[in-house]
Amino acid sequence: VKEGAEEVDEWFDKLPYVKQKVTKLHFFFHDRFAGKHNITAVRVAHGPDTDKSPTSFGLVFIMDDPLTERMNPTSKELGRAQGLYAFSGQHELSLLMSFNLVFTTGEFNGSTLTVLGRNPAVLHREMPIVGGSGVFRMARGVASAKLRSFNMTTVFMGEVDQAFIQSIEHRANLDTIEIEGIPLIDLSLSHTTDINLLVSEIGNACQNWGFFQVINHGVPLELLEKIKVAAKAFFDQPVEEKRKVKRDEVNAMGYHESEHTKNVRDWKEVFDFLINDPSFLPASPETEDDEIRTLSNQWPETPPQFREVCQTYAREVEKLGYKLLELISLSLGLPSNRLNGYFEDHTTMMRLNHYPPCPFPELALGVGRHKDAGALTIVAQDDIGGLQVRRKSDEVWVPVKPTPNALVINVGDTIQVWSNEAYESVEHRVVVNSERERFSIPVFFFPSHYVMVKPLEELVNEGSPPKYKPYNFGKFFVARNRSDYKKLEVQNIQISDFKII
Ligand SMILES: O=C(O)CCC(=O)C(=O)O
Ligand SMILES: [Fe+2]
Repeated sequence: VKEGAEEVDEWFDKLPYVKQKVTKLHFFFHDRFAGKHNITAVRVAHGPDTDKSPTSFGLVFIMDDPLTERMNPTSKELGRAQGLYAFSGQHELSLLMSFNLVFTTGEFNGSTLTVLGRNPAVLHREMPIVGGSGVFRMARGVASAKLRSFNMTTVFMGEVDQAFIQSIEHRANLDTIEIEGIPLIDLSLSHTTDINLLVSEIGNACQNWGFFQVINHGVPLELLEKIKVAAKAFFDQPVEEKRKVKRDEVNAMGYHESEHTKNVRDWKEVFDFLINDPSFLPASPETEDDEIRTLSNQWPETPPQFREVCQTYAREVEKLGYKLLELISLSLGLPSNRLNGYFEDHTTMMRLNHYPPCPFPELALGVGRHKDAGALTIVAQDDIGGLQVRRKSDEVWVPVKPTPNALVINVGDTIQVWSNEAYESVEHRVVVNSERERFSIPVFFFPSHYVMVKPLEELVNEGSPPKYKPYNFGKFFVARNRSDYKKLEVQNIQISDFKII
């Protein structure tokens, strides 16, 4: 067709004498809206409550998506789909699509078709073609779209799939709630004469919450800053670099990007290492198998200071761990060093967690609900927030408010058993958001693998009999970890399996 104002007039003059023509076009449309590279659609606007809406109501994307000849995204490009889509359903997933198909090759080069319609994001969608330009002047028609593959290849998370989707009852409520949070305890009190005051604060926090935050904890604040910088620098590297220290079922230490909690994949990537390198664990959970496996760390070559900062930080947190174990022992009415012996060959592990922004924070979790299997966990977190604790009194999910310079402490399963349930290991999880990445650094205090965990003798008597059968820590731990790597069909082992009813 000839372009230009007069040419268009001429074209109109001839219009009564030409026949309508049917053209069928077929191509593949690639919309990449998540990931770090090759993004073709960007989030440009959202409403005040979009993140809380299960249908992302109010969200707007602008796209410039390639149209290709074949399904393979690297096959010949025929044109682009340029325009926007807006999440316009309050009660169901429904997109308003408004875009131009801009053809860039062959006989249609330079011509466009305009699509304006509703996309209910089901398998088959039908949208009106409301006009066109060039060879498609006065076009009318129907765009039939069919979903062929939903593989958002996000460079940092691998493939996004159903594995991330939580069942409805476990999805996050992203409303910001102002409720009484976990206690904040000032550990500088341990230097005063009245240590009993501190001991009772710790005891109350363990009993009522299973979670608390501490300030003046003795871990140097500049080290806390350094470890956060090191974590970011490590995760900021290309995935190929991180995979050089990838963990596997034989060596469980190193980088990992597809951990599962309760058989749903977590929206996170992690780096794990042992404070005692090497450490020892049973080779298998089978009771008759007494083979012991050596676990050792894998350190990346970059970032340069990474290893040193990690190890220095871990040693400082280890000191705090012993201090807390002593305060907890005292709070149970036991000698301060009562628990220390269980940690002679401890298998304590430190983890760097990175939670990238998640395009569907209402469906996925950074870490699914779980209880920590060890004795004690000490977590450093940044200022983003996301950790939530299931409050014992009413089972409401309570956010752990990021507090400057504080560390988050929680009691794990092992202390629940030692204390014969005076202190319970509380369920917690991490919610993600679509805007900002989050980092957290837990240190999990695990006893020596050969420790038989059971209620402490001093805490049981005729009136309060032991609530758990003894179990071997290493065997329990190895059995629990099996589900980290893959989706199991059954619920994994829990301390409740050792409960005496
Ligand atoms: O990221 C956090 O704040 C806590 C993570 C956690 O609970 C865990 O890794 O066990
Ligand atoms: Fe945890």
